[in-house]
Amino acid sequence: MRVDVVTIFPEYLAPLDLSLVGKARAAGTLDLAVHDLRTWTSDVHRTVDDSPYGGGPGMVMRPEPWGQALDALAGPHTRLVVPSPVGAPFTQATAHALAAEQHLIFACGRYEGIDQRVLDHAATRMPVSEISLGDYVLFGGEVAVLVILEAVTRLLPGVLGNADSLAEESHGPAGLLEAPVYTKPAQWRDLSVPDVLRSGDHGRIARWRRDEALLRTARRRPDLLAALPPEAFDKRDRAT
Ligand SMILES: COC(=O)c1cc2cc(CO)sc2[nH]1
Repeated sequence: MRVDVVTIFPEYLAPLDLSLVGKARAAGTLDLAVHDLRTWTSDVHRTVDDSPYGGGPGMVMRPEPWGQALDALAGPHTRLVVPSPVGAPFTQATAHALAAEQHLIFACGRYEGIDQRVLDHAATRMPVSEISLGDYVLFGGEVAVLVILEAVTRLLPGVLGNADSLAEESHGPAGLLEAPVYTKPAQWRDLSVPDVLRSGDHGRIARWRRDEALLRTARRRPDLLAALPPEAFDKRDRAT
């Protein structure tokens, strides 16, 4: 997958060189480039913002640099992703959909946002997704891009050492929160590990984990339960 990120703060995206995303880039699974929007300015001050039509506080990002950036970077299989407080909620399903794309361009807004005509014009030549991480405000889109890119990259083939972890994780295929996890020592302070997990009985362990996942989801995220198919509550053993 090819990813281009356009921002006026390229250094904000430096964490993408670390850890899994860094490994994915090194493995060639993810071909990532970060661009400074000012590359596409032509005035001596490299201006990217101006005062808002209609008045109001702050500044708006000018359309010309964005238009030239997208002219330079977009191709026949590009989806434009714009993190935004007015976007559609980002979910694991969104992450899977983005992971299936050939080419993503992330546009990082700053100030009061990007001139709307940038998105409207882009939509005439490529799919555009405005994505919100939640109902809160950030200074810009860069942090949201780090979150979205991590969620997408870990779904790319070969990135996760053990693909099984995708099956049982929260918001995974089962649609549940994952069960609690434990490791050595068996006794820690006055707390012990549930006996079933040390029983070696894999059928019992799988049932315990599914039951714990259901209980946890019911207690913390009953909204997720409503979306589950009836078989999710089936007490019979699964072919695990
Ligand atoms: C000028 O501000 C932005 O471009 C901006 C992008 C995003 C994404 C958020 C989380 O959904 S809050 C926010 N603000």
